[in-house]
Amino acid sequence: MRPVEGESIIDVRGLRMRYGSTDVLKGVDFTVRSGEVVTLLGPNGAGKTTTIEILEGFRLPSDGTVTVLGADPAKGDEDWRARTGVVLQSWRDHARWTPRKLLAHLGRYYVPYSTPERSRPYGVEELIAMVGLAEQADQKIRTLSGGQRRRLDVAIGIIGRPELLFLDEPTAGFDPQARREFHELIQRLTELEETTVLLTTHDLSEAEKLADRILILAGGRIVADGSADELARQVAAEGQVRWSFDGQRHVQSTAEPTEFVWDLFTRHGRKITDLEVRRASLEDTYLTMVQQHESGRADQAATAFGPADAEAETEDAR
Ligand SMILES: Nc1ncnc2c1ncn2[C@@H]1O[C@H](COP(=O)(O)OP(=O)(O)OP(=O)(O)O)[C@@H](O)[C@H]1O
Repeated sequence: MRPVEGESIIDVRGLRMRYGSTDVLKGVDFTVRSGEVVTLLGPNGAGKTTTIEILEGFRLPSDGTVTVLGADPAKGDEDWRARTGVVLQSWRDHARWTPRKLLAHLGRYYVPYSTPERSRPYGVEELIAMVGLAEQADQKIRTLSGGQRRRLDVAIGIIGRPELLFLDEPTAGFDPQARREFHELIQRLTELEETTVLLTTHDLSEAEKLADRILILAGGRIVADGSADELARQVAAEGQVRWSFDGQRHVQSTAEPTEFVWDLFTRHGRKITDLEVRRASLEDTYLTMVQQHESGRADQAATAFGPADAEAETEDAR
């Protein structure tokens, strides 16, 4: 059965992962719904790749329940695999092949999984144009630049027209132009193809631009879950108002910036100049959270920024 809009596509409950004696994931819970673009953010070593590899079925968790497209990824069959697309950190094989030949070759595996609603695979020419590799289509893969190589990785990930696409740091090494083109590609995939996307990134502006929802992974748990705006509002219930009056600069933090500004103008009218109202950016939110985590106050971060049940998870994980 194909997913309908808003249906849960990924469901993760109490996910734990231990490497040797180190607990990397200590009880991760989240859901991704059909059609959403969700970003997993977190400092180096937080366990983003581990999480994504468990969801892809490449790694077995130590504990917890994971459901992806209605199945346990560890037991996903060929049909399940054909419905998911994976963009790994880099495709290292087939250096002597060309993008056109490799995509045609890989595409053939998806022919048996074509359905009336979702014809598989993508046409090679359409895909090459979509990822911007037309000029390099017949070049040996080993001669591609880092950015071109990454575009090929993305093309390989979506050749089977997946319903769910996993991308692990997809734009690492992209120049600004390639990054913008990649963002447009993801937007096209989600709008036209209704592809659900889970990606990891270190780039906050990328998360803000692409993601419907951001999950912040730190201290082995999801410590924040919401849109970029929601997260910023959670960290800064207060806004900052800055203005000049009689040649002097003033700053005031307030929970009601609109009311404060209204009052300011009522009292001083046009003598108020250079007015600015500032809310915390996603970067402020993220850095505050990571600082709390790194100074050993991860539980506090989970309580302050997390989903409603974060406190319960925290108790459970102790
Ligand atoms: N196979 C493994 N055996 C032992 N430890 C591992 C293994 N894979 C990952 N780790 C450790 O688990 C932790 C999480 O790694 P992971 O790659 O999932 O983090 P990440 O959030 O993706 O990091 P980065 O942002 O640096 O890519 C790290 O401390 C890493 O060293």
